[in-house]
Amino acid sequence: MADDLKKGLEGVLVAESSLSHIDGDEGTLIYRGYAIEDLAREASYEEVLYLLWYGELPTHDELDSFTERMVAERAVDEDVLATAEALATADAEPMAALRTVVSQLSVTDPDGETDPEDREATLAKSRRLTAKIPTIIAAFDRYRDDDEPVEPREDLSHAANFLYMLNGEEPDEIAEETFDAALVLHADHGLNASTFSAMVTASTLSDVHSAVTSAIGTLKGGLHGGANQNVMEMLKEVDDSDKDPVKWARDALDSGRRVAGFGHRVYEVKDPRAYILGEFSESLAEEAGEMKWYDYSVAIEEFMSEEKGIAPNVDFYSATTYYQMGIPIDLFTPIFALSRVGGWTAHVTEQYEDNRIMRPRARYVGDKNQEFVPIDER
Ligand SMILES: CC(=O)SCCNC(=O)CCNC(=O)[C@H](O)C(C)(C)COP(=O)(O)OP(=O)(O)OC[C@H]1O[C@@H](n2cnc3c(N)ncnc32)[C@H](O)[C@@H]1OP(=O)(O)O
Ligand SMILES: O=C([O-])CC(=O)C(=O)O
Repeated sequence: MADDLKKGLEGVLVAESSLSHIDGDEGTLIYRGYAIEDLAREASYEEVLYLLWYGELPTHDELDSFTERMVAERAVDEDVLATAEALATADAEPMAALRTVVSQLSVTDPDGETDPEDREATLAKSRRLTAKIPTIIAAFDRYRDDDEPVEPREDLSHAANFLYMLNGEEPDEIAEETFDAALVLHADHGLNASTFSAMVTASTLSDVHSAVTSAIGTLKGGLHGGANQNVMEMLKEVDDSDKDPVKWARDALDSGRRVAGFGHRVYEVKDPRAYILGEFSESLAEEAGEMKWYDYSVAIEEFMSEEKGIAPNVDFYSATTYYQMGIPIDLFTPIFALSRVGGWTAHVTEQYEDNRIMRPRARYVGDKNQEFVPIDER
């Protein structure tokens, strides 16, 4: 067995997938062959879910019946809402709350424990989870503001319904379109850490809810999905300092800090999603007549590119996009999960179809041949 160490599993191939492909040198991303730019501009999040789960873009009729089934799953039970309320009252961190409530959903899933080889049951669970996660996030946020949750509506898109449940009012067209495109952009991304985590869990033939719970826990970290929250907190820190953004970023690097929203394991160039989210961030800034956050971001991007040759990833401009839409900063990562659950469950479905347990090795560098000393003699 080869003994070369691949720290962070860099470059290690562990599966075949038809879901998404990243060309890290060219800076391109496709879902099942379709360019992310086309999908973000032309397709709804619901169409992208269908594409990921069923392999093809839906026709009108297919999309209608798929949407009908998704919409019917939006509501959550009273006991689920009670947990969300208890977690909000306990001031739980939103990703911890989401992870907990998603785990709880397994208890009331109408399919119960299913056979991983039952593709229909896997997809039904995926649909339910994806439909309910927006309801959970919005309810949690409202409870912590001492507001009652807003019930989901059946006549709104996935994107618009979430913003409606969060704010208690329908979003305008720009907000809906921007948010829908952001969901499309975040839906899948090869074997990123959280997707891999879901696949590891599924590879033991554990269930879909367990896989998604693992993935949420993995997405939460600052080196992965948690970076979008860190980006906005960093921009606020820049604003609160008396430094210009470039000086701030230079000092941050000099003190050994990483700049959130930059760098990527696969992309050698700017993440294609960051171009699109950057455009959203700029137009929202222009619409609001307040360019500050966008301007700080551009200044830091230019500095990081010249100084370190490191480009923005998806989290860099999603931060100011969501912030300018009035979304609370600590919901940025739950919103990433709200979209990525589509990709997680698509990869879990693939994993079940061609499964082998994931089990790498560590090179042992500890002691050997220690002589055991009974506790009383230590
Ligand atoms: C949705 C997502 O998950 S996108 C990523 C979100 N995460 C972030 O934005 C956090 C900041 N970025 C990072 O920490 C990293 O770039 C990661 C985690 C994304 C990728 O990590 P890795 O592929 O392991 O790259 P690694 O950590 O080895 O970095 C390579 C070099 O670039 C530097 N570097 C990478 N990212 C950054 C950054 N954001 N700020 C400053 N320097 C950085 C590292 O210091 C390292 O330099 P060195 O070789 O001189 O030590
Ligand atoms: O692919 C990765 O490692 C991280 C990422 O950009 C994503 O999950 O969207």
